[in-house]
Amino acid sequence: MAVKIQSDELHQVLVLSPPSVFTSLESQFQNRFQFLKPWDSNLPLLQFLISNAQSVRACLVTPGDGLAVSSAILDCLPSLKFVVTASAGVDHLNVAELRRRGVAIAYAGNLFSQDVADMAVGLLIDVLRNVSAGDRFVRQGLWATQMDFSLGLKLTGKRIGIVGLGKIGSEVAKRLEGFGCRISYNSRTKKPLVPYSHYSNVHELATNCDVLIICSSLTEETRHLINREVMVALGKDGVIINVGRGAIIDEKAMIEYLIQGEIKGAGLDVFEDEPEIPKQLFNLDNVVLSPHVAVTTTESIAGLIELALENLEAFFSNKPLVSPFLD
Ligand SMILES: O=CC(=O)O
Repeated sequence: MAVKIQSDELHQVLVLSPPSVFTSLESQFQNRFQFLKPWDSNLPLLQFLISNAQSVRACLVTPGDGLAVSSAILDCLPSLKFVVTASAGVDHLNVAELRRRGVAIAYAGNLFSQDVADMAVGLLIDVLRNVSAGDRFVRQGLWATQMDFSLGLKLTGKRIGIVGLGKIGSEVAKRLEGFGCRISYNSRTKKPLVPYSHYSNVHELATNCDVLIICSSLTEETRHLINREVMVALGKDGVIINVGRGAIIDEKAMIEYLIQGEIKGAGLDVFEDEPEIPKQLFNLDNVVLSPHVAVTTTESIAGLIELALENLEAFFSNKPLVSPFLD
C-alpha cells in the first residue's frame, strides 16, 4: 500500500546509524522526508547533533552498528519525539530512557517472523544434515579421494525445544510440526491455547530435547540463559540454533563445548560481539555461521521501508503509529 503524502512539507529525519538499509533505499523517502546524515560531516557525532539536529523530531536507527541510542545522544536532541528502528529487537535502544523523555518507538513488529523462522529451520537442517560441510567437501575436491564424509542426523521425530514462543518461535514450531518433530517450549508462563509441552525452566527443556532453538529477545533475564548447565543437559547429540541474539548464549562456553564434543553442533545467525566472530568457530565443521541475515529478504526489506514510511507519516500527522513498540 502506498503511503499518502499528507502535506507538501519535507520533514527532516535524522538517520542516526551509519549507511544502512534506510540510506541504501533513500530514494523511497525523498519527496516525503529529508535525511540528516551525521556521517557525511567531518564533525564528531555529538558535535554534529548539537550544531544540526536541535529541531529534529524523528530519527531512524538500525541495530548492530554498535551505536546504542544513549543518554549522551539524546541530550543533543532536545526536540526528538520519535525513533523508528529497522528491527524487531530493541535491545540496542535504551527503552526506559526514551520512555522517560516521552519519545515514541516504532519497530518492525512481526514483519520478519516468517523469514526468521525459515532461517531457523534452514540452519537446523544444515547442521543436522551437514549441508554446508558437504558443500565444502565437494568444492575442496575431497569427494573423489575420500569416502569418510560424516553421517548426518535425521530431522523427523527430533524433540525440539523452542526458547521464547512469541511470533517467531510459533512460526518455527508450525514449520517443524510439518517435519514430524515433537515441540516443547520455554517461556515464563504457559500459553493456554498452545498444544506443545511447556517448561518454565530452560534446563528442564534442554533435558527433554535434542535441539534448542533460541527465538527470544535479549533482556537482562535472557542474557546467558543458555549456560554450561543447560548445554550439559542438552547433551552430546544436542544441537543449538540461535536466531535471537548472540548474548542469550554463553558463547565462550558454547565454543568450548562444541570443540570438546559436549554438544553436537550449532547454527548461528547472531553472535555476542557481532560482527566480530570468535575465530575458533571458523575451524568447526559442526557449526553453520550466518551474518545476522535471518530477517533480511528482498520482500522483508521492501516491507520494512513501507512500514517506516507509514510510521513516519503517522507521526508527523499526529495519527496512531502503525507498529508502535509497547512493552
Ligand atoms: O535481528 C533483527 C531484528 O531484531 O530485527
